[in-house]
Amino acid sequence: FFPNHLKIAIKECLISSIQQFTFVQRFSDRFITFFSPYVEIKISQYDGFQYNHAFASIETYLGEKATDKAKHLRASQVRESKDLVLKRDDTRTRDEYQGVNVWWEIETDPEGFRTYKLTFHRRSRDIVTDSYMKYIFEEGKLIEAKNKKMKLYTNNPSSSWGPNKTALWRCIDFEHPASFDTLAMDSKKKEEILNDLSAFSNGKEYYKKIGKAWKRGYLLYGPPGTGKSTMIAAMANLLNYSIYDVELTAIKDNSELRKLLIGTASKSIIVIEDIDCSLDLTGQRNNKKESFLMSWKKDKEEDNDKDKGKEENKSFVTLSGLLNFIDGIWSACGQERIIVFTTNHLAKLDPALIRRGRMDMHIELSYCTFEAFKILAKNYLDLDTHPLYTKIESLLKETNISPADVAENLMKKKSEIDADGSLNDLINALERKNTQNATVAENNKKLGYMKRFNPFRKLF
Ligand SMILES: Nc1ncnc2c1ncn2[C@@H]1O[C@H](COP(=O)(O)OP(=O)(O)OP(=O)(O)O)[C@@H](O)[C@H]1O
Ligand SMILES: [Mg+2]
Repeated sequence: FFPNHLKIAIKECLISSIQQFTFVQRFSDRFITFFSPYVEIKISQYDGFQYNHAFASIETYLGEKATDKAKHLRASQVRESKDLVLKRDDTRTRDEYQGVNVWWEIETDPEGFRTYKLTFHRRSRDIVTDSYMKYIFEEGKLIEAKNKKMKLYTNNPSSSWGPNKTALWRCIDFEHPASFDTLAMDSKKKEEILNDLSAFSNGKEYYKKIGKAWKRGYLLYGPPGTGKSTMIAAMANLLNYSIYDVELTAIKDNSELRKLLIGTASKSIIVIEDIDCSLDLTGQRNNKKESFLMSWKKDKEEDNDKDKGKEENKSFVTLSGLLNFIDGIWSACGQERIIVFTTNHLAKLDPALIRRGRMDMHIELSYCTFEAFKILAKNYLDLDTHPLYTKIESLLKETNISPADVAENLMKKKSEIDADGSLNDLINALERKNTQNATVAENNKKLGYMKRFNPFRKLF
């Protein structure tokens, strides 16, 4: 419709007007900023990749102190607490300090990281930068120390991270009664662990001197119900550290694992439970077999769709990603961190994962010994000794029973503690287990014999 040269002229005209508009807008922004009587200070959640503690102090201060000034409050009741907890639910809050008005605003960037923006009048610049900021940080720290509660964090599925969505970690208050006193295990081993933990937590100068990042890895292994998870809780209670319980299967790849690591605070225990079953850490896909089996099914198309879905949700965290997580360069950001792995099958783990230096201490939690039983009996029945102890001691020597099973038998079933009844329950359980084990051993023996003397065994 238009001749070509006219089209080009219109296009150029449009481009130049857009450029002029951008220029004018940029100029007007600067003009407004230059003449604006207000000053802005921004404090972001992360300084580079390091968590910004000033941000945390501001958040605590605004959360606690400024609730009376906020218009929108969110009320919640924390377990074990009679009072309602009020929190700010505004993105913008006014605060007043020595007659000066300031405004706090929170912004979230597309990555999901937050920044506090503080706005105040130019004439109050000195008072704000010299004393108000200092006041906020100190108040924030005081409130934090007063309310210091251990937290239990777990990672949100990475598909839900992002702006206006969830953060990397979600947390609840950590209230677990476990302690090393009530943990039933060999007393020598317990003391060794306690010494190791206290040396670690007081080792700031030592780690600096030897040029090592201030972190330590523990590998807890043993059969189910022997106290691995309980020991982690006891460690957190002893050191007053928060726990980050990492769910590896909810993490898409190594870079997301790194993001999570950077998002953890100091003075914390990072836990990966059942490391042998969490992931196929070879990082290799093994879909051929799956699709072959699928082809036997009738409604092929539907299954293929399902398979695609599975593929999208699959985690590609690899062994090398996990090794980097433990002792790569990134693991040194932040301080005073403990990494704990737990497993039921030590032999299944890749030796690279658990070599000394990565997992500094290997702790075996084994079946209940007589010494461990005595601790449990003291906890549950308040007993130091009892005539049935000799029988229990000899039964425990020949029976593999987990402390969890022993504890189950000692637990109060009536309104008052009945030591005799509980101990007899335990003896019955031990004897039952003994006969079961004997039958299993007998059957295995028979099976072995049959295998050895089976004339057809070479055919298979
Ligand atoms: N060594 C122990 N001392 C005291 N209590 C124990 C001990 N082991 C187990 N228990 C009791 O048994 C319960 C289960 O133990 P826990 O969850 O710690 O076992 P686990 O080793 O983590 O098992 P899993 O391998 O199945 O995760 C705990 O609630 C605790 O009360
Ligand atoms: Mg456990």
